[in-house]
Amino acid sequence: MKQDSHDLFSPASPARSVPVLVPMPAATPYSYSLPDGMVAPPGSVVQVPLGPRKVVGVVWDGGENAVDARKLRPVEKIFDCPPLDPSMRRFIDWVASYTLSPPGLVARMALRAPAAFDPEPMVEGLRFCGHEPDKLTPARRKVLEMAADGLSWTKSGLAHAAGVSTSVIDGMVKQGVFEQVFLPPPPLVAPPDPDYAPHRLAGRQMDAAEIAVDAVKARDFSVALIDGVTGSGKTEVYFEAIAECLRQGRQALILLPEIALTTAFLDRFHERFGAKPAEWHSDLATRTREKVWRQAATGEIRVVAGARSALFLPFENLGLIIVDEEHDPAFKQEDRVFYNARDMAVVRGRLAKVPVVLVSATPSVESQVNSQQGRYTRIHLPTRFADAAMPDLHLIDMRRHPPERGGFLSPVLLRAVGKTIERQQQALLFLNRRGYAPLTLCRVCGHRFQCPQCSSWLVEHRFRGQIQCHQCGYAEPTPQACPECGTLDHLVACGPGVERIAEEVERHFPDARTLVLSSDLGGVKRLRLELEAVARGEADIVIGTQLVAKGHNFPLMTLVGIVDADVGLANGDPRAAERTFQLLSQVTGRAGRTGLKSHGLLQTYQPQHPVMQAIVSGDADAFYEREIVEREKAILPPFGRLVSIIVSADSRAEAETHARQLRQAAPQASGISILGPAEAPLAMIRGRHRFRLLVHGRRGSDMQGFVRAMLDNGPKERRSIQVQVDVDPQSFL
Ligand SMILES: Nc1ncnc2c1ncn2[C@@H]1O[C@H](COP(=O)(O)OP(=O)(O)OP(=O)(O)O)[C@@H](O)[C@H]1O
Ligand SMILES: [Zn+2]
Repeated sequence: MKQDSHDLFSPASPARSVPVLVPMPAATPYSYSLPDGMVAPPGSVVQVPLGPRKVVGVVWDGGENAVDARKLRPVEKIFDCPPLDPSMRRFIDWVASYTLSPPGLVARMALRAPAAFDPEPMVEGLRFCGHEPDKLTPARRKVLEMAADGLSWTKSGLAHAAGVSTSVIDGMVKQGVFEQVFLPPPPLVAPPDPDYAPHRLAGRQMDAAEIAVDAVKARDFSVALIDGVTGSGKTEVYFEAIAECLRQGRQALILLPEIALTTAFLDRFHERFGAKPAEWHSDLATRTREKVWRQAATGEIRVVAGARSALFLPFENLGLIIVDEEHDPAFKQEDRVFYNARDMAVVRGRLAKVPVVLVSATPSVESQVNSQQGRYTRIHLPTRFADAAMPDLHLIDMRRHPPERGGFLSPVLLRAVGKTIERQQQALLFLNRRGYAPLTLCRVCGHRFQCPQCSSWLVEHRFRGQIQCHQCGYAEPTPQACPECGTLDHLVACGPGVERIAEEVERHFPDARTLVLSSDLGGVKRLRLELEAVARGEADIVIGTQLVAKGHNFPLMTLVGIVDADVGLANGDPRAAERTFQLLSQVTGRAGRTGLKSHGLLQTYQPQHPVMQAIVSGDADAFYEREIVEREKAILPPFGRLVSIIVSADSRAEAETHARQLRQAAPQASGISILGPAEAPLAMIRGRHRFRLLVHGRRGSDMQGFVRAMLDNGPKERRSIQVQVDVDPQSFL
């Protein structure tokens, strides 16, 4: 039978069956029978029984009537919502097969809006029925003037338009002036207008925008990489591509890391297009999420700005995907389905035949190579808008300019902070460590506080009076005495976190307004307000973790100090140099965006390190070149491929045995080898012991086939064993 046939209904035929993908870790769809008269083409969102529960699933392709329907439980209901289109279904299959995840779990990501499948209820409205009220007060007259055209209004909408209170309208309703009608619910956001307030693009920006706009005009799959320094106007350029997409009447998706914190981005979009985009992230209220899902599916929402999971929204008519800050590690999901939204965005674009635009001031090595090899079109913006200078960057050699005892800030950095605030400008001190101190130990016996369930130290959070595990969230009040030797008041904090830096700053600058920005010090609402306050200049010295690095515009910020530029270099991650380079470039890129002269100072014990040299010389190209050569030599991504397999269990022995047996089950394949099993660097998380296998292959190797065979031939996952497969891993812990 043809796959997309709508001709399933035929009363004479015997009972029919359909495959339904249910939101479960099952390898294939389950079969259900279709009650007489029910029509459920592939893509239909349905309710089916599953054990004792009712679940939402999607009718899948192929295999209609493949199973004797008489033995099957029936589909209970078809929801009145647009079906998932064929390209979305192929996308789900593709992601499942690439990430080696059950398709049902991928489908679940596309269906994560429980009540969105039924249409939104109609809202009550009023329509003038030609019947004038007895007494025509001035207020009533204003209402009649508005309503005389016979159109339908909501009560509050009419009151607002007529400039009267709703009680005036209530009175008129009682006299039978209006008849009751039902209206479709209003859209969540107004439609953006592509020509609302376009900016005049400058020189290079114009050429760049033309390439991006042409890609949209082609109405076909392509990938472009906008590679431009911080503040060069990359956002302005892709706004033009979005405008073109809107003119075509199609929908655009913008993926952003940390969208929840980027209100400034939403405002900027609003100024350009006269309306906000719909937001999509995990901090949305359930009702709002459901509306976004539904209105993306019906096409009412034209632009979604969202976190990585927005990639699984069922757009009605997608015309463009933007991935801003494409290098950002936050695009990688490391939970259940391990996927990189940047890479999967390219896949979705290919399947849906729409252009994809990747954007970054510090593109990933993967995307750099793809653009060098001509697979992606490179759109280059080498200078800041309006000739604003890039910050002047210098290293502080901490061996020559050490901080005073017990401190972490070099006198050189402190002097620069002092001068900055004297000029009434802002300084940002960046340290990617939450809390007060990353390690606490007993000065008498040397006891170190470790999480009882993880192999990680407990981090002191002085503000909350707790020591916390950053792996599992375990927390206890900061103890007074050492649990090992019992000595009182001899615990020492080792190393700095942002809270400790704030303490040091307050000691040196007691009159300055100091603000700590860290994700553990408040929810999204509070952080949004604080970021806005910083942008308005309401803080002199900001001490922040990486959440300040991303995309914010702080007009008065002219000094960025990196407290510990070496942090990220020491962790055995093949991307350590790249990551450090990206993060430090992003953070220092916060300085001087409005043309004020600005500085970046990086505290380091390794001033000769290639990453440090690349940053101060401003020669990003040389850095990438070198990094690409090294990757190629070591056959690391994108020149080789990696799959990480983590085997965890309640006991160390169980985990290790299972991992060894898995390795023995591996097929022979030329060009693919396995490292390990070895205890993972984080040997225990939440009481589970972890062993890691790393599968390494040359580019073009069938990694998925290899790993699938290994898992199929390997031991069953019994008892507490869990096997986690991470294709293209970002984390090596
Ligand atoms: N053509 C233009 N007309 C008016 N303002 C512009 C123009 N181009 C850029 N700007 C302004 O310059 C600033 C930097 O631009 P934008 O944020 O687009 O750069 P970006 O490259 O996306 O920066 P980042 O990588 O740091 O996020 C913004 O305040 C923006 O409004
Ligand atoms: Zn823990």
